[in-house]
Amino acid sequence: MPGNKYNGTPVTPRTRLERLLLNRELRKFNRFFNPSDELDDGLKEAELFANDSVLNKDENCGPFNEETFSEGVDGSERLHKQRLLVVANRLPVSAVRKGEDSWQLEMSVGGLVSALLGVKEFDARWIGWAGVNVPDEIGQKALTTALAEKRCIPVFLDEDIVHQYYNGYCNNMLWPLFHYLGLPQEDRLATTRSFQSQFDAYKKANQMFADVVNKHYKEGDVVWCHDYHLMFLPKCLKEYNSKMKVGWFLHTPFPSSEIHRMLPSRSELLRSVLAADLVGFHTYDYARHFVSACTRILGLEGTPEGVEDQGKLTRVAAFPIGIDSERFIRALELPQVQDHIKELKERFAGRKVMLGVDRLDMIKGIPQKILAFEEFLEENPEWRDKVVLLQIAVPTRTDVPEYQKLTSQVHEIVGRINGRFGTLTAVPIHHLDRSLDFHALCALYAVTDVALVTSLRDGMNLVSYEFVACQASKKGVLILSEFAGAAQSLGAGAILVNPWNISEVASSIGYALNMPADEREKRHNHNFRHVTTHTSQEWAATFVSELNDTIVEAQLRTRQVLPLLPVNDAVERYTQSSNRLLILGFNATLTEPVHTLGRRGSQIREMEPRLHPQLKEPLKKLCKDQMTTVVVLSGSDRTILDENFGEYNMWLAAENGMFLRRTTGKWMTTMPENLNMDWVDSVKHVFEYFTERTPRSHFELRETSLLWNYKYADVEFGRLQARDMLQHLWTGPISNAAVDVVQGRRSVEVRAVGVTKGAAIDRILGEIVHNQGMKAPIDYVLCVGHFLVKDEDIYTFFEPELPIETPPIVRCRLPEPVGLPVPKIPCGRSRSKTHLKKQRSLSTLEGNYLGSGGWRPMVDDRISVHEGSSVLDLKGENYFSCAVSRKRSNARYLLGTTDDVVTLLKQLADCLH
Ligand SMILES: O=P(O)(O)OC[C@H]1O[C@H](O[C@H]2O[C@H](CO)[C@@H](O)[C@H](O)[C@H]2O)[C@H](O)[C@@H](O)[C@@H]1O
Ligand SMILES: O=c1ccn([C@@H]2O[C@H](COP(=O)(O)OP(=O)(O)O)[C@@H](O)[C@H]2O)c(=O)[nH]1
Repeated sequence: MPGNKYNGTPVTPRTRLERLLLNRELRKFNRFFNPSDELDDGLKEAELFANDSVLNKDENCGPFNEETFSEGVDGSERLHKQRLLVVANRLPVSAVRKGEDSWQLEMSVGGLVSALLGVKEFDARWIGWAGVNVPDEIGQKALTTALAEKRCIPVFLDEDIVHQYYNGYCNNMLWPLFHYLGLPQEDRLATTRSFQSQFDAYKKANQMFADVVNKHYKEGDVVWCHDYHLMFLPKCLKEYNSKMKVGWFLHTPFPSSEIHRMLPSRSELLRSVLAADLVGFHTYDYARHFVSACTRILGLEGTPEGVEDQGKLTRVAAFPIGIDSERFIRALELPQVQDHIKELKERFAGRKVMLGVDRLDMIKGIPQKILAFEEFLEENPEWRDKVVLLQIAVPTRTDVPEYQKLTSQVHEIVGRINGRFGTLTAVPIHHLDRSLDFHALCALYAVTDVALVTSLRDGMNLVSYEFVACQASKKGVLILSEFAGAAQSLGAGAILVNPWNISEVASSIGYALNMPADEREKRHNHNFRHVTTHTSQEWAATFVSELNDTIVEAQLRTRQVLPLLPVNDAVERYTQSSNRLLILGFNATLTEPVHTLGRRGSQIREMEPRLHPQLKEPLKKLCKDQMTTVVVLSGSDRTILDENFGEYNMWLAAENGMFLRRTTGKWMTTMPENLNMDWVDSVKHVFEYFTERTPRSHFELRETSLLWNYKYADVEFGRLQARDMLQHLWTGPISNAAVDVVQGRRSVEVRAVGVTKGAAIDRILGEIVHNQGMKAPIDYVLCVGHFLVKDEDIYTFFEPELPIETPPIVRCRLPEPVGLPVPKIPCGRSRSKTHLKKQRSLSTLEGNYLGSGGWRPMVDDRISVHEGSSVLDLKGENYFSCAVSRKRSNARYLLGTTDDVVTLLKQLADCLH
C-alpha cells in the first residue's frame, strides 16, 4: 500500500498534486496485485470485437466489464469499481436490423471507440446513438435489450434530428471549423442560413442524451461526456442535478479563439461546456485555445487551473489519449494474424510497403498524401517498382456532400497515378474504400516499412500509435503530420512534416525509405516506449481521478468563499435599529450593470459611471429617513459623485475618502497640505505611454491617484501590458515615492501612500457625527461595495475585534453631550481569540479630528468639535459588511451582482413609511 516513502506509514495528502500522486500510486498498486483481472477481461473483449467485427448477440460480454464486486484469484474481495457513464454520440457498436425484433451489432470504427475499449478499471456503461433510425416501439425495445448485453444504452434520434444535428451542425459546421477548414465552400451561404434550425436540433439532441443519462444516473456516478457532438450536455446535466460529477472531453482540436469566434452560437457553446467540472483536451495547445476563447469571448478569468466565473472554477487540462497497446502486441502472436502477415509478405515481396489508414475525411489529407507519393515516384524513378502505397480509406459520414465529393476526388487522383506509373502486373497505389477487421489491420501494420499520416488537422490520430505498437520487430518509420495531436508525443521518433508542403512530404518519403537500421531502431524505441506507457487505460483513469479530485477541490474552495448576505436578517435588524449608517461604494455597486464582453461592451457608457436607474427611488427614500445616514464612498472624483448624487440628502466621500461633503454643504478635504505628489507627473507620463499602446484602454487622472483601466482591451495583451507597466513603475518612477499600487482585475491604480477607504472612514465618521449633532451612537452599519484589496480595510474597521498587528488608525470622537454608553462590542465572525487584542472602544481613543489630518473646508472656515463619547454601539449582528461580486474578501458576506444591491436597497426602503 503506498504510504510515506520514508517510514511506510500512510500519508494524508494536503494539496491537489499530493492527492493526484497518491491516487496514481494506488492505481499502480491495484494493477500490480490484480493483473489477471485486467488482462483477462481485455483479451476476451478484444477478441470478441476482433473476430470478424461482428458482435455475437449471445455473448454475455460487452465493451465494458460486467462485475462491480468479484472474487480475486486468491479469493479476496477486489476493489469496488467506480460507476462510469460514458456518453458519446455513437455507441461502440452500430446496429443492423435483421427482422422486426432482431438486431445484429457491429463494432463502429474510429479513434474514440478504439480508445474507450481500453477502459477497464470502471464499472462502465456507454450511452449513445446506435447509428440507425428506429421509429417503432418493437424495434426500440428489441434493440435496447440487445444492447443491454453489451452494457450499452441507446439514445433514439429520428431521421430529421440526425440530419440536422449530426450531418448538419456537427459534421458540416463544427467539424470543419474545429479543424481550421472553414465552412464548406460551395454551400457556405446555405450553411449559414440553416444555422439556426441546425443549432436548435443540436440542442434538442443534446437534451435527448441528457434525458437518457438522467434516467440511468445513480448518486456517485461519474458522467463522462465526449466530443463536439455533446457540447451542450454538461449544462443540461447540471441543470437537472447540480451535484452530478460531469466531465467533458474533446477528441478534436479546439481551434484558436479567432476561429471559434465565427460561430453564431460561440458563447452558448462555451458556457454549456463550462458547466462541467472538468474539461479535457488532447494537447495543451487545445486547452490553451479553449481558455483563451473563454476569456476573449465571454470575458471570464483564465487561470493556470482553468476558467473562473464568479468564483466557480471549471478545471481545464490536457489528457492525451492512448491506445490499449497490449491488445495490439498480443494480437500479433495470434495464428490468424501470423497467417495474414505471411500472405502480405509474399504478396509484396521485393517491394517496400508504405501504409495509410484513415477515415475518408478531408482532415486526413489523403489527396495531399497521394500527390506527395506521386512526386516521390516522379523524382525517384528507381523506386517505381520497389515501393507500394496501401491506402485504407474507411467510408465515413457518407450522407454529407463534402465527404461524397472527397471520395470522387481521391478516386480520380489514384486512377491517374496508377495509370501513369502502373505496369501490366503491378500498380503503385492500392486504394481500398472499406474498413479492415482488427486482425487484418494488425498484420498490415506489422509488415509496413513506412507509415504515412498526413492529417491537415487531427485531434490525436491513433493510427500512428497502433502502427508503432505493431512494429516491435520491423522498426519501421513513421512520417507524421505536425498538425496531428500525436506529433506532440511521437514527434521525437517520427519524421514530422507539413502535409501542405507536398515536396517536403515527398522528400521525407525518400528519407524514410533509405533510413539506416540504427536510426530506425532509435526512433522506434522512443515511440514504442511512449505508446506502451501512455495507454488508453491510463488516459481514462487519469481523467476520472482528476474529475473526482476536482469535486474535492471545489468543495474546499466553496468553504473559503463568502456566504451570501442574509438579506431578510439585514432588513429586519435595520428596522429594529434607531441610528443606522449605510456606507455604499459606487462603481460596480450602485452602477448599472454593463456587458463587458471584450469587444462588445459599452465602453463609452461605462467610462462615465451612472447610478442604476432602479436605485433612484429607494435611495431617495433612504436618504430622507431621519434615522438613516447614507454615505457613498468611492474612488471616483468629486464631479462624478456630484453628478450622480447631488440631488440626494447624503454624504459623498470622493477619491477614497480624501474629499467629503454633505450634499447640502461644500467639499472638505483631509488631504494634508504637504502631501507629496511629486510622483504624479512621471506616473502620468507612463500611463499615457501605455494608453497609447494598448487599444481601448484609458486612464483617469484624479487629485490623489491615477487609474489605468484596460477592461475593454484584449485581455491577454492588457495583462501583459499591465505587467510591463508595473515592472517599469516599480523600478523607475515610483521606486522611492510614497505611493501605493492597487491592482484591480483589469486596472492599475497608483495612489498617495496610506489613502484607503478604511483609513478614511474614521475621519468621515467623526465629521458626520459632529455635523449631524448625533446624540445617540450608531447601532446599525451596512457597508456594501466592490472594494479592492487595500480598500478592504473598511470592512474590518467596524469589526469589533482586531488583530494585534493592526496599525493604529486615526480616531474620532463624539461631540457633546457626553455620557453615552461605552460600546457593546460582540465577538467577530470567525476570528480565533488567540489572535485578538482587546475590544476596541472608540470612546477611549484620542482623535486628531482637528489636527493635521482633520477636515478642512475647501474654501472657508474650519470645523470645531468637542470631546465626546462613543460613536458606535454596534452589536456584531447589527453589522453587515458585504462584498459585491468578489467571492474572496474580508467582508462578512457576499452579494453576487449590482442587481442584488438593488433588491437589498429596495427592501430596506420598503420598510420606511
Ligand atoms: O463517428 P464518425 O462520425 O464516423 O467519426 C468517427 C470519430 O472521429 C473522430 O475521432 C477523433 O477521436 C480520436 C480519438 O480521440 C482522435 O485520435 C482523432 O484525432 C479524432 O478525429 C471524432 O472525434 C469521433 O467522435 C468520431 O466517433
Ligand atoms: O479499417 C479500419 C481502419 C481504422 N480502424 C480504426 O479507426 C481508428 C482511427 O482513429 P484515429 O484516431 O486515427 O482517427 P479518427 O478516425 O478517430 O479521426 C483506429 O483506432 C483504427 O484502428 C479500424 O478499426 N478499421
